[in-house]
Amino acid sequence: MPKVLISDKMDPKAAEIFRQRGVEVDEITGKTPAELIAMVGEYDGLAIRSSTKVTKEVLAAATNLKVVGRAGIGVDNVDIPSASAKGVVVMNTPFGNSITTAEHAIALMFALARQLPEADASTQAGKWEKNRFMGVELTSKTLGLIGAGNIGSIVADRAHGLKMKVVAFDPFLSPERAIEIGVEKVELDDLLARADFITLHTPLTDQTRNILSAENLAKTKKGVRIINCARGGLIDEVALKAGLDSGHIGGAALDVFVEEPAKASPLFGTPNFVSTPHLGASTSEAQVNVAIQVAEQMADFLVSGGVTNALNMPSLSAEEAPRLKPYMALAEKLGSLVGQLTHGAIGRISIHSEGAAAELNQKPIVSAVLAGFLRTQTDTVNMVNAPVLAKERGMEVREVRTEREGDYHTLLRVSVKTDAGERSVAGTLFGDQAPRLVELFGIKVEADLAGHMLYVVNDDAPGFIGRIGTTLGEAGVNIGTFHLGRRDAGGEAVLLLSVDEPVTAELIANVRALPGVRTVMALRF
Ligand SMILES: NC(=O)c1ccc[n+]([C@@H]2O[C@H](COP(=O)([O-])OP(=O)(O)OC[C@H]3O[C@@H](n4cnc5c(N)ncnc54)[C@H](O)[C@@H]3O)[C@@H](O)[C@H]2O)c1
Ligand SMILES: O=C(O)CC[C@@H](O)C(=O)O
Repeated sequence: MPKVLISDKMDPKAAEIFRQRGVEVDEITGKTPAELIAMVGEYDGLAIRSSTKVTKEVLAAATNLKVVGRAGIGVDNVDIPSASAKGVVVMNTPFGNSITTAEHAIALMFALARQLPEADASTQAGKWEKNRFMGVELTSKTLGLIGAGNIGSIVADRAHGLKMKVVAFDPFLSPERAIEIGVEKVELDDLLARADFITLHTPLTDQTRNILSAENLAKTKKGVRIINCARGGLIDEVALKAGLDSGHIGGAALDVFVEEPAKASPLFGTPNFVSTPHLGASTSEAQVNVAIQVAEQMADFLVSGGVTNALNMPSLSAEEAPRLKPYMALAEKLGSLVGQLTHGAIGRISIHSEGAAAELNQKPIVSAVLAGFLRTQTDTVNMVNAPVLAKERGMEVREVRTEREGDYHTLLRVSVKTDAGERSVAGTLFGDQAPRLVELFGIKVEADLAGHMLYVVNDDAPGFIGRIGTTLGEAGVNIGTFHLGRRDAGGEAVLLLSVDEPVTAELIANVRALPGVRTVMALRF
């Protein structure tokens, strides 16, 4: 039974779902990095929010780990390249807390417009300072969105309801989508010059870090109010403090900080500054959503191989998984066969799907071919890291589909291009389930690729089959299956034998010594 550790505070629904789906679960929160490293080795899955840092060191200690599930959106607390290199799938729940976070941004916008936190503190202190708190209306004001993805577009929708004009800076926003969500797509400088309120909704990347730098803050309209419910690091906090102190910035509300937890900040106590402790996603609705979603996604993956919302692997629904499973087995075997039979650097690997295979999601099939191929070079490869490793090894990966059926109702062909030219192998599924090799380097052959095998290329001549049978019999090796193919009568022939024991170097030498043998190799599937 797979075992999952929930290492951050999560709605109890998550544990409930894991148990219902046959996954054992421990909920142990608040551990130090060293404590997590000491315990993580026994788990197949790690369910987290933002407190647990899944570092390279944690991943190195996580010897059984197959999946990290983030109940939320941002995965900047997970070292994704290290997870990919280790073959660990990283998933998030991209929509479960979007509405809640958008609402928090709107709430902070109101808090700034009407100085609600200060007014509340003053009133409860018995001051009744009616003249001190003069606010501004939101109606007709311009809201500048930096980032118009899931959350940004919900904020835009809510702002329209407040009769605001919305302009957006997002280099990846298409003109059609801008029209659909009712925003004017603008350049950053234009937004800075026009916005009365600015709200940030981008991830923290090399391009967005300090997007509101001292220089950019200086370009904003005097009195601008700024909200950040996305990630600390998008705003230069020192420059923000200076802008608030000088009065150029009329107000700022931060839910996120460069250093979290933010227990001290030069911004604390600054007039017109409002803060919340990374509460954007903290509503009961959002926490139930993300807990259910992360547990379902992780259980799907651990129990039935379904992949949803993975950041380092193609998606594969739990419904698709059973249909794709035999194809992935075939793809992996063909990749492995080509890998075992090909020596030297591979310039290109092509995966061609024909007939029924062409109708399927190709990404998992391609990953399985690459994993099978690369496993002959490294044993740390799997479906997650195979595309990364192939790229690192300079392999060009091509994907071709032909929906028309050929000789077989479904076929996968794997071709590799080396300095010696292009060679291919092809396989089908018998009864839509059982993988079978049907072509090997242009020779028709029909073989099951399983267990220990012996591959022989020889001259097609009478008596050869008897001689090889005797050689194996004398070595005490039992033959399981025997598959033959030949290019033409008297020409090159191929023999694929499955044997019950590992093929020894001595047996290979004995077979190689037989007359007419051109190549002999042990294969393992
Ligand atoms: N405060 C919280 O508790 C909380 C909760 C949920 C999400 N978040 C954070 O909010 C952010 C946005 O989440 P989302 O679901 O909307 O993500 P999303 O991926 O749907 O949207 C991000 C948008 O940013 C845009 N973008 C990327 N690079 C940009 C750049 N250089 N300049 C301008 N725009 C750029 C993208 O094109 C995309 O449209 C994420 O960082 C997420 O982690 C915070
Ligand atoms: O889990 C949380 O409370 C924060 C989540 C938020 O930062 C996210 O990116 O989804």
